[in-house]
Amino acid sequence: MTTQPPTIIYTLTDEAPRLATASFLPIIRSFTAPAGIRVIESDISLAARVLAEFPEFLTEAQRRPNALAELGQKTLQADANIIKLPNISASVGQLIACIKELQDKGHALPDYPNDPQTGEEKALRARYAKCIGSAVNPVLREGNSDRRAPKAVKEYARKNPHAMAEWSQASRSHVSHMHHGDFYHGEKSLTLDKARDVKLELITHGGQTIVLKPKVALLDREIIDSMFMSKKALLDFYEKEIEDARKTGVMFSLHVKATMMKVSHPIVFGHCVKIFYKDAFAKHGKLFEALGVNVNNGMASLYEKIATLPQSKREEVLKDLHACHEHRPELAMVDSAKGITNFHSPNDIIVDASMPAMIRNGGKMRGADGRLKDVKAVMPESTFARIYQEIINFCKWHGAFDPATMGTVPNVGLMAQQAEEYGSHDKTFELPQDGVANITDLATGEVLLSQNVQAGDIWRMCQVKDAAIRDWVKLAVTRARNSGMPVVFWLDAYRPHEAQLITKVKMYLHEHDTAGLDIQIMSQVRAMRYTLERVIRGLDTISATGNILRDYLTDLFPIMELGTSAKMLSIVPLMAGGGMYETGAGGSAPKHVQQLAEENHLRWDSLGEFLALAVSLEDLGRKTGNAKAKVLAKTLDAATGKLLDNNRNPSAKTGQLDNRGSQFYLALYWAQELAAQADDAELARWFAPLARQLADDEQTIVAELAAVQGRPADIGGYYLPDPAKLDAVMRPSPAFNAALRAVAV
Ligand SMILES: NC(=O)C1=CN([C@@H]2O[C@H](COP(=O)(O)OP(=O)(O)OC[C@H]3O[C@@H](n4cnc5c(N)ncnc54)[C@H](OP(=O)(O)O)[C@@H]3O)[C@@H](O)[C@H]2O)C=CC1
Ligand SMILES: O=C(O)CCC(=O)C(=O)O
Ligand SMILES: [Mg+2]
Repeated sequence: MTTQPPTIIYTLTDEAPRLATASFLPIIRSFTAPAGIRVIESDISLAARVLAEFPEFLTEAQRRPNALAELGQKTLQADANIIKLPNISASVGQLIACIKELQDKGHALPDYPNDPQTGEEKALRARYAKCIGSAVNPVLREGNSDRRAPKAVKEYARKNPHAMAEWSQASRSHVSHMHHGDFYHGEKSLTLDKARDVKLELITHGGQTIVLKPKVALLDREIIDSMFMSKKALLDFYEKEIEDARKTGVMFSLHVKATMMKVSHPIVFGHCVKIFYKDAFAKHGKLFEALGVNVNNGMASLYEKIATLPQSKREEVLKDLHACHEHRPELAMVDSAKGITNFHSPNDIIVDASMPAMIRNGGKMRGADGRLKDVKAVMPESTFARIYQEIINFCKWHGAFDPATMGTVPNVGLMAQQAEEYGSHDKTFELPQDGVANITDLATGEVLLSQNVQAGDIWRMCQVKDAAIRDWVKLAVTRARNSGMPVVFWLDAYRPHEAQLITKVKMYLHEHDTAGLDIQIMSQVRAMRYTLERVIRGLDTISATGNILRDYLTDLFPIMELGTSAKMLSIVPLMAGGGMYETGAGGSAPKHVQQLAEENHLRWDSLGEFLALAVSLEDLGRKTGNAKAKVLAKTLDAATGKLLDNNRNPSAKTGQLDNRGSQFYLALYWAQELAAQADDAELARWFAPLARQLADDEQTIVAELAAVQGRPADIGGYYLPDPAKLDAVMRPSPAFNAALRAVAV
């Protein structure tokens, strides 16, 4: 039997993290090879996922394995050690752009069928749908989530507090959410008494049975929910809130998470656009339909489709769209310089990142004139919107948070085994008719959960497996014990799903020694208030939350505390025993790619990658008995600390140190730490020449890295960059490359 060397799998993703990887991976390999550690790649980028889906359209050489499925399998093995960088959760617009780029590069992929008619087109669209939205994370996250600001990072932020805009008590910014007819309002939930196979069906008032999903296999003790968003209530809500913003003179802004709730939120988004431009849709609705306009994909889709119209018709439509603005409120902008509004694309305003940005800005967003203004932040679903109103209330009363003194709020999030919304994509439906939506036991015909619904309502089923909840509770207790911090479970007893969760949390807490630990359960609004009262006193509090709040809070608090979620440590202890180490808690920062393309400056901060690599090495060392890995982990942590102390983070400004320069300093400090340590003499001897060389060449390397900036850079593509061009752009220092080559094993 041959034993594999200890292996770390490093994902290749998209946009800024993909660029950073082109430079960082060769550095990593130079450091891990002497310890006998293999670092292999797994390409789960959007382009690779699209190519893997359509082998029959490609030449042999163009075909890709289904790396995501393989990696998903790996997460179920005890020796998994995966470093996962953020990837694009694609909107339809991004997917179409990716297909176009691949086609232009000679891949004979079929076009995306926007308006599928034939069976063949419908099948193609269903295959493409697999690549849309949050298609990667639910597959890989076979464990719950442990996200926190490492001590060194928190201390750095305290010493170097980022700017926070002031909050005024007179701020008129607020959150608006539905008070009835939303998912919260009509939710029903139960815990299964045994394993069951169920189907999802709509019994129409005309007596017809429409089977929406023929079979879902459920495990014993699983929690299942049935909930719906009433279309009528949603439209009334939008009408009222748009009018309220106009009358009271605040900007209107819509915040959804169309990536993670990839079926429901584009619909929720599209309704808002149609209500806002109601008059234009009333007049041109038929034309839009004929053109195949789908505003669930944003106004971008509408503008693109009407571009094909004769000029006079196009101008008439545009005039009518503009006319709507006269009796509508001002819209918040995503990019005021380019005239891109909040309605441009559902993925442009992603709640987890967009709401913290607004709160950091003193509750303001930019208007069409580029100025910061108060805003009505509309999040239709009340379930989680209320936490934002609570933090806004708090800021109005107490003023902005002070990063120099505030406490920290780590998160333990429930997400394993496609928990809650993660597993809902194939169980979410826009209902075609009025009727009764049932979750029915296939064997007995028993109706487990039932809802009265109307045509256009969005109905969905969510589920959480018992083992995932048990693991989540264990993780929360472990984190409480290791950190000494109190834990608050953010659970609302009035929400049926969470009432079921509370029962299980209480039950599973008994499995642990909780003596001396402070563990409480509070509704979200109370939990937010309690946590904030502590935060401003410099006290730390772990939030243990469901999947959505895991996402929301792990951008919200890091952005307040550290200025960005890029500096988070984000660990997924896989339930099968392995580990996945995510980098940061944010996304793939598309703006950063644009800056690189125009000015050859990459402001992406790889701190998240540095932190993830250290825990990955530490874990590998512990599990494989590789003592060198542990030394690498310890010295990498020390190097990261030094990087922070010496302020070698990338700057946002072209001409200053960027991602590549920051990675150089990491390599320098890491080599120096390795050369100086006494735990492993072999490693010390190995890295001493590199430490010397990099220190000697520091000025040359920094100058070589700076010299390329200020001019456009060509990486040969956006979704599928050319590897040679990418390498040339991201590794432009001959001196640095030569030093790394000299230590190649
Ligand atoms: N884990 C994952 O796979 C995740 C993927 N995503 C996906 O990423 C894409 C973009 O999402 P979006 O909501 O715009 O969020 P991003 O986090 O990509 O962007 C928000 C802003 O955060 C800052 N930022 C985030 N990470 C870094 C970093 N490492 N270094 C420096 N700055 C950083 C940037 O601010 P500035 O521009 O001011 O420098 C950026 O513009 C989407 O496709 C989304 O679905 C989103 C979240 C997680
Ligand atoms: O899966 C996604 O689309 C994004 C996930 C995300 O934002 C997060 O995990 O913080
Ligand atoms: Mg997030």
